[in-house]
Amino acid sequence: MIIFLDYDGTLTPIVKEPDEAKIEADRKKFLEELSKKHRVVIVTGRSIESFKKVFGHVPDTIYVITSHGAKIYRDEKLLKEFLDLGLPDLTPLRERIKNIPGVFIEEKEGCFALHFRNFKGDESRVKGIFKEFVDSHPPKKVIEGKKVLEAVYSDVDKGKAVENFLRLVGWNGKEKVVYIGDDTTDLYALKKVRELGGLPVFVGKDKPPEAEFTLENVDQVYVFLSRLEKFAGYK
Ligand SMILES: O=P(O)(O)OC[C@H]1O[C@H](O[C@H]2O[C@H](CO)[C@@H](O)[C@H](O)[C@H]2O)[C@H](O)[C@@H](O)[C@@H]1O
Repeated sequence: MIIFLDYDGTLTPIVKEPDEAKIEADRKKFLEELSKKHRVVIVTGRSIESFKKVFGHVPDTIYVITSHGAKIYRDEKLLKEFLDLGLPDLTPLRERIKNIPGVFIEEKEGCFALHFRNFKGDESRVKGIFKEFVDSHPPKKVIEGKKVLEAVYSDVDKGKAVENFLRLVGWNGKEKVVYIGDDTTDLYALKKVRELGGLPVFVGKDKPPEAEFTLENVDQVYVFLSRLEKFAGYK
C-alpha cells in the first residue's frame, strides 16, 4: 500500500507558529514502523528545511515531498525536482508587512507563504497586500490555507505530486493508494487519488466532494492508520 500523508493539521495539530508544530516521538516511531510495511510518503507545503525543523531526522524508509510537490526526497536525499520558476524578489512585499505584527513571509522552494494566524485586525488588509503583490508578480497558483496565503510559482500541486511520485516508483495500478489531508492544498491530491481508485480521506468536520470520508482530528488519523488494513480491507 502507498500511504500519502499531509503534515500540518494531519500528523500534527495546527499551532500558532510553524516551527512549533513538532511531531511527538512516539508518533514518529509509529510512522517509521508503518513505513517498513508500506510506502509512507509525507506530502507537505513546507520546504525540506522547515519540515526537518519540526520532524527531525527523516528515517530512510519515509519519503518526503516538499513545497506542494516541488521536490521528492528519500533518506534525506533529493530524488527528483519539479521546479520551473524561481521566486520573484519579495523585497516589496517584505517592506509592506514589516510593521504589521503577526504577519510574516515563509520562503520555500518555488513558492512562498504569507502567514497571518497571529495578526489581530482586519484580515482583508493582509489579503489586499498579498493580492497587490501577486497581481504584479503572477504565480501559477494561489492557495488560501489555514491562516496563510500561498503563491506557487512552479507548475506543482499535491495532485501532481501524487502522480509524479507514482510514476517515479513505477506504480502498477494495483497497489492500494491512500491519501490523508486536512487543507485546501490537499484537495488536489484527494481528487487525484479518488480518480485513481484509491482512498481519499479528509481531516475535518465537513466532507469535501473530493474525499471518501472524514476523520475528526489528528488523534483520529493515528487511530485510523493503526487499523488501516482492517478498515479498508487493504493488504
Ligand atoms: O501541507 P502541509 O504540511 O499541511 O503544510 C501546510 C502549511 O503548513 C504550515 O502552516 C500551517 O501550520 C502552522 C503550524 O501549525 C500554522 O501556524 C499556520 O497558520 C498554518 O497555515 C507551514 O508553515 C506552511 O508552509 C505550509 O504550507
